[in-house]
Amino acid sequence: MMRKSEQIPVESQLRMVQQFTEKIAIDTSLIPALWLSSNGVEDTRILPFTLCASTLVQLVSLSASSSLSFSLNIPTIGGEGLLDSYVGAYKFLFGTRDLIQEGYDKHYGKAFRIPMLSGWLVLVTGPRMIEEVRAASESGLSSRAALFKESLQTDYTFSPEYLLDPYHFQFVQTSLVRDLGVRIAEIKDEIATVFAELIPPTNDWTRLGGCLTGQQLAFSSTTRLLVGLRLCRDPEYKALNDHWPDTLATAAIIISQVPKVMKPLATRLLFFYRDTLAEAMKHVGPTLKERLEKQKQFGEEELDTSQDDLLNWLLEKAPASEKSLEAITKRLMAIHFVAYRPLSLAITQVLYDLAAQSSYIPELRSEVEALVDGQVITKAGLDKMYKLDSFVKESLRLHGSAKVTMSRKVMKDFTFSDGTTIPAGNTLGACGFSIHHDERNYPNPEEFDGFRHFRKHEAENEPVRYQLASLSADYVVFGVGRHACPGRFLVAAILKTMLAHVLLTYDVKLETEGVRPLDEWQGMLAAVPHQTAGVMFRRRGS
Ligand code: HEM
Repeated sequence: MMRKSEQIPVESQLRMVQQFTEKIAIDTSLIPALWLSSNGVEDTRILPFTLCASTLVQLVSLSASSSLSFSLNIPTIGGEGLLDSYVGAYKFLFGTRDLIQEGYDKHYGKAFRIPMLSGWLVLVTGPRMIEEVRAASESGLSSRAALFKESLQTDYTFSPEYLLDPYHFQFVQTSLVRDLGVRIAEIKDEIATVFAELIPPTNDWTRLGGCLTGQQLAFSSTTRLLVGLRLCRDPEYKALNDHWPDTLATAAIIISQVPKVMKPLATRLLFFYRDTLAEAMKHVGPTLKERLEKQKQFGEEELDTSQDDLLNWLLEKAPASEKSLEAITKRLMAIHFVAYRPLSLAITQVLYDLAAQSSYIPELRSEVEALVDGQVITKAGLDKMYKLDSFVKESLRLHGSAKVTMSRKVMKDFTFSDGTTIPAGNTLGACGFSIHHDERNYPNPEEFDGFRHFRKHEAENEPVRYQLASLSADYVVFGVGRHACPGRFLVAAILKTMLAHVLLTYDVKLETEGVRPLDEWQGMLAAVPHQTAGVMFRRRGS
C-alpha cells in the first residue's frame, strides 16, 4: 500500500483525495474549529457546531482543496507521499512549531511548503521575500481576500460591499490615529476604572486572572473609543463580544463548506450567528437612535462631534443602502472582531512579563514618573516612553505572533525575484514565530531583553524606527505592507497607558515566584497566553 502511494505522483494522489473530499462536501478550513473549541471562550450555542466541525475533521482527515493541483517546484516539509503528507498535516495541526521551524531553518531565504489538511501552505522566508510580499499589489497578493473574504466569508457573514467599500477600516486608519492625542484620557479612564473595580482598596495582594483582566481591559478601552461610554461599561455587551469572535469564525467555517449557490441560505439558517447579530443590534440600537435624535437637533447634516467615535463615523460615511441598524451594527462588529481578541491576548502577555521581569520595574517606573504630569498621561509623554515601548515590543516579539503571519491569497500567478512562482489560488504566508526567534534578527533570541529595541534606537539615533508600531521584515506582529494592522498605534497607546498606570499605582508580582506562565499553543494559530494563570497586584505604598 505504502509502495503504491509512493509511486503515484503527488498531484494525482491529491486529485483523488480532492474528488473524495468534494463528494463528502467537507474541507479542512475546519481546522480553526479545533482552535475555537479550545480557546476558553465557550458559548453553549455554538459549541455543538464547533465540536461537530472538530470531530468531522478528525473523521474525515482525507481532505484536500483545489489549491493542491499546482506544479510543485517548491521544497516540501513533512513528506512528499500522500501518507507522509497526512502525517505531516496532523503533526502540523496538533503539534508544534517544529514543521515550520524545520522548513525555515532548511530553506532560509527561499520558499517551502507544508502539508495542511486543506492543501499546501506556502511559506516564504528571509527579508528579500518578505519585502517582495510587502511591495506586492493587492491585486497580486491579497491580504483582504485571505483574511476576510475567505477566512470570514465576508460576502455572506457581512455583505459583498464589506470589502468593496471598507469605510469602517478607514475609521481606524484615519480618525482613530489622528485623534489619539485627545483620546488618551478616555483610555486611561477606562483602564483605571477596570483596575479600581478589580483590586479592592486594601493593603493586601490581590490576584487577578491574567486572561480575564486582559479581556476586560481590551474590551473597555477599545469599546469606549468605538461606541462610547455606555456600551463600554455594559457587561452584557461585553459578554456578547466575548463570544463574537468564535461565533463569526464558526459561522464562516460552516459557510465555507457549502456550495456557492447555497451560501446565502446557509447563512440565514445559522441561528446562532443570526441571534448574536440580533443581540448586537439590540445593544447598539438605543445609542444609534440617540445619535440620530441629536443629529436632528444639530441639523440634518450635523452629528454631535463631541462623539468622534466609530458609530458617528459609520452614520456619516454609510451609503444610503447601508443606513440601517443592521448594516451599521455589522460594520461595528467587524471592527470589534479585529480589535478585541488580539488586544486582550497582548495585554495578558504584557502583564505576565511585567510580573516576571520585575527587575525592569524601577527603571520603567522612573521613566514613566518623569513623563507624566501628576497622574495625567498624555500622548506626548507616551511617545517619549521609549523604554516602556521597548519592553512591550519585546513581550510581543516573544509571545505575540502566530506561527504563520502575513497571509496572502495569490490572485494571479506570482513570481518572486529568485524565480519561485506561486500559482493563483494558493495561499502564502510568513513564519512569524521563527522570524522573531531568529538569531540573525535578535541575538540571544530566547532571552527576554526588555531594552533591546531601546538600545538599538539609542545606538542608531532612530527613535521611531525601533518603536512597537513601526513595521519591518524582522518584526511582523502587525503584518507588513499597505494592509498591515492600522490599529497598531492604538494598541501601542493602550498597552503603554495600561503599563504606565500599573507602574504608577501598583506593585506587581508573579503568582508563583520565578515561574512565568507558559504560552499555550493552539493549532496553527498564535501562542496564546496561559489561560488560567494570575498576576498579583498591591497598591503602592501599602
Ligand atoms: C495586539 C493587538 C493586535 C494585533 C497583534 C493585530 C494584528 C493584525 C494583523 C497581523 C493584521 C493583518 C496584517 C497583514 O496581513 O499584513 C491586522 C489587520 C487589521 N487590524 Fe489589527 N491587530 C491588533 C489590534 C487591532 C486593533 C485594536 C484594531 C482596531 C481598533 C485593529 C484593526 C485592524 C484592521 C482594521 C485590520 C485590517 C487592515 C486592512 O485589511 O487594511 N487591530 N491586525
